Amino acid sequence: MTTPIRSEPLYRAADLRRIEAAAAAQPLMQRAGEAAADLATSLSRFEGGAVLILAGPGNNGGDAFVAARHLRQRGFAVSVVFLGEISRLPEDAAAAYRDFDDDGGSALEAIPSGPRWSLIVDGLFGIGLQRPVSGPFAAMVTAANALALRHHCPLLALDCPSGLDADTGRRCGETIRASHTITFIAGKPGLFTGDGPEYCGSITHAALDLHAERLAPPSARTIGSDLFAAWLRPRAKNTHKGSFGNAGVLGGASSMVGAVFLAGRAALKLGSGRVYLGLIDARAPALDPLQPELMLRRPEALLATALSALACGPGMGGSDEACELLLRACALELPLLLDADALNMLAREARLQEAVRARAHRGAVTLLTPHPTEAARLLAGDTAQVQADRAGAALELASRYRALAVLKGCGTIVAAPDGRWFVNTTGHPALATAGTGDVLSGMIVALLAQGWPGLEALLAAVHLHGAAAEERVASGCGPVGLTAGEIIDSARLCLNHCPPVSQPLDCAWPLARRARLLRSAWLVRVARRFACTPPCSSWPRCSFLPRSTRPPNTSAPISPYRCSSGRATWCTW
Ligand SMILES: NC(=O)C1=CN([C@@H]2O[C@H](COP(=O)(O)OP(=O)(O)OC[C@H]3O[C@@H](n4cnc5c(N)ncnc54)[C@H](OP(=O)(O)O)[C@@H]3O)[C@@H](O)[C@H]2O)[C@@H](O)CC1
Ligand SMILES: Nc1ncnc2c1ncn2[C@@H]1O[C@H](COP(=O)(O)OP(=O)(O)O)[C@@H](O)[C@H]1O
Ligand SMILES: [K+]
Repeated sequence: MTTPIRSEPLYRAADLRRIEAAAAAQPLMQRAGEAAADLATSLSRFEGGAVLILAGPGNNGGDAFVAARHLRQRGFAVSVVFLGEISRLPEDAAAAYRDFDDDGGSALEAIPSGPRWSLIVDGLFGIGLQRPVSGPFAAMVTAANALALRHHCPLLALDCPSGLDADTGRRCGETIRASHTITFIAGKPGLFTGDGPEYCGSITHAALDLHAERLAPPSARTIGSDLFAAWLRPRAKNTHKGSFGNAGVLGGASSMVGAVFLAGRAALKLGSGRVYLGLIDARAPALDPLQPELMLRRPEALLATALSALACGPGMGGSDEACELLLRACALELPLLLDADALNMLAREARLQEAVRARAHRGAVTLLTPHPTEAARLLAGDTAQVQADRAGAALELASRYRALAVLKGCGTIVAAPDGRWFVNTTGHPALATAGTGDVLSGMIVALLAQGWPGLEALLAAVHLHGAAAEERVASGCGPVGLTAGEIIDSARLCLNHCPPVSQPLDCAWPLARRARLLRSAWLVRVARRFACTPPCSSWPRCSFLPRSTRPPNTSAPISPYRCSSGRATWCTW
């Protein structure tokens, strides 16, 4: 089980341009090309093999020329195909071409047919892609994809696969299907959502000796467990079931009762003290025989129960009765999650929309968890529009309904009404099966019931839900035929194995590393004190734990440390 621990900054192209301007004096293209050549060297199947490099008309092409020069110098048989006019290359790329040319390299106009490629490098377009890839560029992309398949060789994309919109993850015409992507300076959202994960392959980050966050605030972040680890508190000893909240799930119209059971079971196994289900179907069973801990009630009785958080929507149907129940649920002051049919009713009923917005005025937390088609209904658009800009759609939902919003699917987006947004990097297409969304709802409401704030509950549940699917697939259960119910136990496992306190902030690393070199335990403690978010009040008494206490779900070198307050920090250094 390897889940991303650290949240990473993501930058849209416009925000990256700010970094570019701030670091204009630094030889970034040289660094990018060299980093690409290093990765290319390790990927090439044969030392000194034939490498095909496609260079485009902008600075992505410049990176390609730098990489080509390095690879030639390392003895590879490099063929560079350049589409465009050398005289129109931007300044840095023109200089990169001249260096390549001076070094004896030459640019071709077409892909040579002879060699058996050991690696193909895509340097056609990066973050400057302006319009759909077409014409000769599209032909080049198609040829590169076909050659990589025919020659069974890796296809390395520079910065992002050409044809992929790095901001949104939307394909824009013919697109390079990379086996590997080396992305420069910082991650881009489009690599992790929509079509991005399919077209990027394995992603490597080359920071080019820059600390992006010191130069410009990120557009978004990936979800890492550090974003919610402060809420992963060890259970205090003197507690009881009442300490962990009462979660409610409302739904289960005729023939859709299973959705509520799935959500309820997930809520139970993610730690809710008690779980109550309100089933709309009058003939619904009075007991879940596989999970007798669940308490089944009529919907009216559920709404009269002292709940800590409520999820509405799984299998709820769209009847008048369901709509009235939803209105009553909106009047409750507890954290309210709307999913599935509750979202469809919200999309069509103005009264519900008013009721949801009124919740924000009262300070009551509302969470919406649509899949793209539900999001399209809520935004009165179509699914393709939502998928074309997933982050934009999630942010629009959050702002329009003044609620926390999750846009599900490959690279789930979590958006807050204040404009913050996050991209999930866990998950698996094995999740594309009925009921997995119900399980996610159950996980979220469980964390809400235990007192987690709305945003952290969403981030954790989305992250753990994806990690659970990965764990199931890794253990041989799927991808084909994984069922929603099978995710629940793995989600519980992932939650219980999550490191409990934030990872250190980047700014603390240099100090911590220096302190370790100086073998100064005191300085190490000071460094870690500032690495701890939020800082721990008892830091002077903090002491180290032996290395054997390394948490089981980490692969990086770990230096575990626990402070006397019981919180633990896991430092990878
Ligand atoms: N940010 C940094 O600090 C660093 C950036 N670096 C690198 O620079 C890359 C960004 O470079 P960039 O801005 O020059 O854009 P890029 O992706 O090469 O494309 C623009 C060119 O393509 C053209 N064009 C666009 N779409 C087209 C289409 N569909 N079909 C045909 N043509 C099309 C467009 O032409 P125009 O639209 O002007 O007609 C223009 O000529 C970045 O991804 C990274 O690799 C690194 O060196 C490290 C430091
Ligand atoms: N290809 C995929 N990659 C990653 N996650 C996926 C993929 N397909 C579906 N999921 C996840 O599975 C869940 C499906 O939810 P939903 O569509 O509401 O299902 P249901 O309504 O049947 O319960 C979401 O959490 C979604 O993010
Ligand atoms: K590229």
